[in-house]
Amino acid sequence: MTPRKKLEGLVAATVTPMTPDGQINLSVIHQYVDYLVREQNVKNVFELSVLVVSKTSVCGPDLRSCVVLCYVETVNGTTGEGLSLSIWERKQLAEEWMSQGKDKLDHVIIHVGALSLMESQELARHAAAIGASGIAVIAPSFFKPTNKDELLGFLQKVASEAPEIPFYYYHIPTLTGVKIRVEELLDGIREHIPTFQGVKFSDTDLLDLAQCINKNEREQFVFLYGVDEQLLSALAIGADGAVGSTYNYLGRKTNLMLQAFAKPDLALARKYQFLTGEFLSFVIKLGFGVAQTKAVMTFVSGIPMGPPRLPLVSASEEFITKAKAKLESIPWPDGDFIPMSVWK
Ligand SMILES: CC(=O)N[C@H](C=O)[C@@H](O)[C@H](O)[C@H](O)CO
Ligand SMILES: CC(=O)C(=O)O
Repeated sequence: MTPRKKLEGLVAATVTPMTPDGQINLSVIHQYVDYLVREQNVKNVFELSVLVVSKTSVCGPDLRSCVVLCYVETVNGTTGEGLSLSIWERKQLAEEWMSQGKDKLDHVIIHVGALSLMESQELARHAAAIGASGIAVIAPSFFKPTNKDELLGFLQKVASEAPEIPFYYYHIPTLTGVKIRVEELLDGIREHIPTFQGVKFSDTDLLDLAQCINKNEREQFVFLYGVDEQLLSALAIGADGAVGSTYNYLGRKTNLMLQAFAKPDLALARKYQFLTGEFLSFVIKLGFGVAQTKAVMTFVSGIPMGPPRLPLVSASEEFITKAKAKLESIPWPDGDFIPMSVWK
């Protein structure tokens, strides 16, 4: 990785490319990296860039380091079907993202959460050994932690296996069923997890997020929001950036929203949010999840992302036709449509 910059801006939650018969397909990851960097164009767009607004208080004298937005990936997360992959597959994917992203991506965060603590620890050691810029962990979700101390106990045992790299808690209560408030979890967390760096916050409870930001200013934690359709609201209360599935193909447009927000031109920022929301609310009505994200990313990028793994099943042809027509019809304020399949 290039020298570490503070993690902020947009993070694409990567899908895991698969072959038609359902094996992980490492061979297209180099194209995927290039597509994200070149076509979603984050580095270029963001030389001038954003989110200074939320971070001026922690930028210190070196404001410049805060105005460069980086492009980063989370590998093996929700969108990457991480929990549906074997440990061996997760390691292969992490290694391929690291080697293809070297010199091109600023951060690669590896999600290492698992139901088995030992597997999670093994993945954490592996991520550290291959030079990941950080690890993220979701709450275990079959046997669930029922209170802060149980959750913290699990996270601490994973984080301590990678003591040299930043640790992020990945809060996604709708999928894990673990609803422990992040505000509560963060209270005193550095005493248990010295590498604790921030939260990927994938929930609509903006009161919880706001209190996290409000109470942790001194700690300089990073808060990345994960409900793409309402990112602007999270930015307004001080989120540093976002991690999400849609930044795979709406990265460029969402960056324009971030720029508008930073300017600030809230009317313009809202236009972008309303339009990404229009697309998402359209596809959500049709049924939208990781399988559909893989299909959208395939028709937008031209890179075959393949089917999802059971229990998920491929998006229908009807979904693909309708989603493509919708995406093509959106009147973005910058006048450009989303280029489809420009990348081969
Ligand atoms: C549940 C889920 O997968 N959430 C993703 C990240 O956390 C989001 O990026 C969503 O895919 C996105 O907001 C669309 O609803
Ligand atoms: C959304 C997200 O953070 C993930 O797929 O990992």
